[in-house]
Amino acid sequence: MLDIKGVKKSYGEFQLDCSLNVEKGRITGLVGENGAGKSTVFKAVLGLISYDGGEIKILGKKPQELNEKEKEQMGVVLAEAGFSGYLKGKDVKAVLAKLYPKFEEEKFLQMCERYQIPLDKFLKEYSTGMKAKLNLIIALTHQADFLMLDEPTAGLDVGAREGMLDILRTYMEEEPERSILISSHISSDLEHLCDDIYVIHKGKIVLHEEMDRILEKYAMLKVSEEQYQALDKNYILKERKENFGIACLTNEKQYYTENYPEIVVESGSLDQVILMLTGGGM
Ligand SMILES: Nc1ncnc2c1ncn2[C@@H]1O[C@H](COP(=O)(O)OP(=O)(O)OP(=O)(O)O)[C@@H](O)[C@H]1O
Repeated sequence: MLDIKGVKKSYGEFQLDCSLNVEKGRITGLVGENGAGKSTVFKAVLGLISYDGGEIKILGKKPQELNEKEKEQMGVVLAEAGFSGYLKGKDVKAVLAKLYPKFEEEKFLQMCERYQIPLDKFLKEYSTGMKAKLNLIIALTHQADFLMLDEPTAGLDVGAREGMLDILRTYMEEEPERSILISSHISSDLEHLCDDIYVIHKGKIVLHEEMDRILEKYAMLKVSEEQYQALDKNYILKERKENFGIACLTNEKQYYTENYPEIVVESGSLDQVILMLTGGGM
């Protein structure tokens, strides 16, 4: 669906170098701290910024070679984009109907009602949550089969975030061929949604893994200095000094539970994995 190979972009000190793949039928998450480079990746894919090297292919073509019909297959939510605040919800509907030949007016109205989007209010009077939901509804109501969502849950409270993740799960269940690329700096949003995870840190992809594999195979080993010396470090990805001794991140939990029954092994959450990979090590 989307293939990004070694795409490079420099902004002074910041240097992006990103390879990433979104497969059909899967939800791919891009997670990283503020300023890690998530929006830069989205902007490069959408042709909103130039890049210094590498290659991007959408549906096997360079973005500039996509025809109108192919572009319509994409639904986009960008962190900084949106309609003018002086439009009302119902004006947005009219614009979308003109913009997208496949605009699904009935579905748009149903979703606005279900998610309490006031069509008679000016967008500048919408809450952050309302704006975020409207942006997602827009992306979902023109029969797109590939969604690119940059921080769609930004500024939402926990309830609203859950609601939005539910909308995305339903979207995927409706058609097996659909795909989503979604970014967030909140790993718990992606942990329960994505099939594939990419972690970006200071412009570089520091981890690509299937979400199930992270939950099944990644773990934190909590060892004393002595245990650490005796430990087989072949499957240790990163170590960090702690009060109790040393915390070690592994991607082969079973190997250590079987071979070192005396060691404390804590199942890894995505948050822990990210913290270990992007925080200071030993
Ligand atoms: N137009 C620009 N000019 C200069 N620097 C920029 C520009 N756009 C982005 N940057 C820098 O590039 C880096 C990555 O920014 P980017 O917006 O991609 O991060 P992000 O991961 O999306 O962060 P956030 O979660 O805060 O949205 C940052 O250091 C940012 O300051």
